[in-house]
This record gives sequence, structure tokens and C-alpha cells, in this order.
Amino acid sequence: MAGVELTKGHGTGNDFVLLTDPEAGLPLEADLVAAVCDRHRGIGADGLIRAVRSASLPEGRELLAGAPGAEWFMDYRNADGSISEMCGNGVRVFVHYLLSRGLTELDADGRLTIGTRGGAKTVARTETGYAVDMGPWGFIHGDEARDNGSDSTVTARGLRTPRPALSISMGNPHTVVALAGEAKLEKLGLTEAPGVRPTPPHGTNVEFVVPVESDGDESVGGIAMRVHERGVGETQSCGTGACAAAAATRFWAGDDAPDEWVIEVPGGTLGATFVLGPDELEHVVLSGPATLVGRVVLD
Ligand SMILES: N[C@@H](CCC[C@H](N)C(=O)O)C(=O)O
Repeated sequence: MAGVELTKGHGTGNDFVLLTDPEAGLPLEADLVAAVCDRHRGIGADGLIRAVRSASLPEGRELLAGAPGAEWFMDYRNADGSISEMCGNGVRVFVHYLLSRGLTELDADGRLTIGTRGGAKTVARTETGYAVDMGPWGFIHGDEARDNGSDSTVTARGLRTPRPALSISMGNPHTVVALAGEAKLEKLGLTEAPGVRPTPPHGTNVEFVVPVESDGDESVGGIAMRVHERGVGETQSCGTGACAAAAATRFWAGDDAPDEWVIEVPGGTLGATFVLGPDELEHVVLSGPATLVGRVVLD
């Protein structure tokens, strides 16, 4: 990878190293990705994003059959080198990168569709960043959640007893735990991965949430969240995690819960809006900023 140009970017403090490899020719082995993402001996990031033409990857070619406009594919790796299906903050930063590097343009409606392992995603420019239709959310463990309000338990440092939790898919897996108040959220120790029983088949990201006031506007729900990401550790933010946390909190709140949510994460603020998708399923639209920081060339 000597001579390869990397760009550092972030979305609400969830930081990424991005590179362009249109024909998927670079050897992105897990140990190389982990070395680049190492915060002391590498460039340092929560994940690595390769911009590759969809036609250059088997999963991209499959996706092009249903979404022929998705020319570019977000090939996402966690900091430990493992592959994830989806990254909500990453999608916004990825689109900002493609546009900034002149690799593509928005269509006449200000939109761009890209490929991911979690399916094609359409991104729109907003006044403060980008909004992404993240697609439908769903319960990982099926109907048990609908009946009981929880389907798992979570243990973590700072929690005296295992807490009930809800495992939610946003394309990638999440397990959401509600805590009593912000003091409890601050006291959590997330240097070690929380224990989740039963653990979803491919592991999980764990979000801890507490309700917060959203400027006295009852039509907008508010939560504060901390997250421990699969393949990374505690991060400043997680876009899919924010969507899953809003979906779980809205489910717990019942029928008259708001469709619009503001999610405070350590690295900033994200928005999640629940809308009916063209497939008649409930989709989550994630909104937030995207920032490119600078470039570096690998020795
Ligand atoms: N930070 C991301 C999620 C990245 C992937 C995650 N660690 C996983 O393994 O699923 C986001 O913003 O969604």
C-alpha cells in the first residue's frame, strides 16, 4: 500500500480513513486495516472505508442488478479489520468524500445512491450535512421483543445487575439498553465489551440510552447515548446505533411516540426520522454532518 493516499474524515467524531481503489486492486487484509487504524502506530480511526466501483466486487455486482445507479460501493472495515455490513456515519462521510474528490455528482434532485453490504442507500444533501435513508429496521430475535419489550440482557461495568435489552437490526446488529438517567450513562465503563445474552449470531454493537428533553417540543423525541461498537470499542458516535436506539426507545414509548428523534452522542448530535418506505416498511432516515480533515500518503 506504499504511496496510497488516505483521507481522514469523521461524522460526529466517528472517524474514518478513506481511500479510492476503483478496481478493488489493493490487498485489504484485516491486519493491514488494523495497522492503519491503530491510534498509536497508524493513522488512527474507528474504521476504514474503501471507495470501489460496485462493478469491481461480487457483492457490488449483485446490488447493481436492483440499483443500476449505484456506481460506487462503500467497502467498510472496522478498526480491528473485520467487515461490517453498514455504517451510518460512514455513508455520509463516504458521499462527502466522493463529491469532494470529484468522483461523482449529485443528481438534479440533490441525491446520490451508493452501494453497501447492507443494500443500496440514497443520500441527500441537507443544510447542515447529509440525510440517508437507512432502510427498514427490524427485531433481530423476532416477535419475543414485541410481546415482552425486551429479548436480551446486557451486563457492563457500572451496572449492578444485568439490564433488559432489545436487539435491533439496521443492516448491522445492535442491542439497546435503557438506563435511568444521565448520571448512570456517565458512570458506565466501556473499555471492555458489554456482555449480551443471547448474543446475535454475528456479534453486536451495544447502545446505552437515556431520555433527554428536546427543547420542550413534544413532537420530537430526545435521547442521549453511549455506544460500544463491535470491532472497535467505545466510539464518539454511531449512526446505525443512533437509528437502533431511536427505534427501540420509540417502540418502548408506545403508539403515540414521535416520528422525529434527536440523538445526543459524545461527539455531537444526530437526527433520526421514521418514514414509510416505498416497500411499505418503516424506514429510518439518519441525518448529520460529514467532515473531511486532511490527507496523508502511506510510506
Ligand atoms: N460507526 C458505524 C457502525 C460501524 C460498524 C459497526 N462497528 C459494526 O460492526 O456493525 C455507524 O456509524 O453506523
